[in-house]
Amino acid sequence: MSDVLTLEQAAVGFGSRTLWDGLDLQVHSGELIAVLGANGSGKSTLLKVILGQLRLRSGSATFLGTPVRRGDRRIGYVPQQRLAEDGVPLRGRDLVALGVDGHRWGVPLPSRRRRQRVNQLLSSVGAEAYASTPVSSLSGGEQQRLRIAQALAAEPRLLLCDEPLLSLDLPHQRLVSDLVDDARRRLDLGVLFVTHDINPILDKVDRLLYIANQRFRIGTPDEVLTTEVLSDLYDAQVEVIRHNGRILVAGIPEQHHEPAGAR
Ligand SMILES: Nc1ncnc2c1ncn2[C@@H]1O[C@H](COP(=O)(O)OP(=O)(O)OP(=O)(O)O)[C@@H](O)[C@H]1O
Repeated sequence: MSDVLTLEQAAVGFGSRTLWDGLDLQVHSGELIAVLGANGSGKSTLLKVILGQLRLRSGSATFLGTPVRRGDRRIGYVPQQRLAEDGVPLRGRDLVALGVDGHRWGVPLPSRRRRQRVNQLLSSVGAEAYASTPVSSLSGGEQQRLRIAQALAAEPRLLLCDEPLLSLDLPHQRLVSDLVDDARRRLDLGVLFVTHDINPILDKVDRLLYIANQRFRIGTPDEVLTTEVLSDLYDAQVEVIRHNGRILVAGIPEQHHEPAGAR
């Protein structure tokens, strides 16, 4: 297994506030790592660092042997927010085509090859049926599928997903996580998957990074999602309960807003 991404002694913060420090993380090709933690613990910030949008305070972030940089098409990104507001005149296939074109704005006419590639991507996420529908009228799950197709368009080596399951119902959560899982197996992709709830992807996760209180733990779900580890991270009595193949976390302190591990 080769490393696609390496963070060494990485620290990040804003002003006098440190979000995390001393982070050592290797992401291997074909590996899916879930990123969990309280609101505001720095999960999205980690993705911004890897996307070259934010500088580390110290340490290094290396992608395929060179320092991370902005606009690297070998890193696919599925952002957190919903895709489009009403009135955005974009169809599903246009969105995927943007991923295919990348920075090559102003391509004169859609070539046959380009159209084939867009169709192939749409079909890989099962989105053919609404390829010509305005994106703004699609459901969250449908938009998320298109986002994944767009992120895979440049055949990335690393895929960053920022809460792709947010506000999706259970069947769509499963569908979207299956798509990501399928893509990483097919393309031998490394994946960082930010989520508040580990359960929809529990059977797919190789390791997880859990961030809380400016500290973190990395390991398999069995190693990290334990009463001992989370109580230590949160500096409070936190209970991890396993029931019917699901993981529930109780007792996360108030100031962390939401159950940060799994519900
Ligand atoms: N440019 C910025 N300047 C100052 N503070 C920032 C900036 N960007 C993010 N922050 C703060 O850093 C913290 C971490 O933000 P981040 O978005 O990484 O959290 P998160 O773990 O992804 O949270 P959530 O689960 O709520 O999405 C937050 O408190 C946020 O307000």
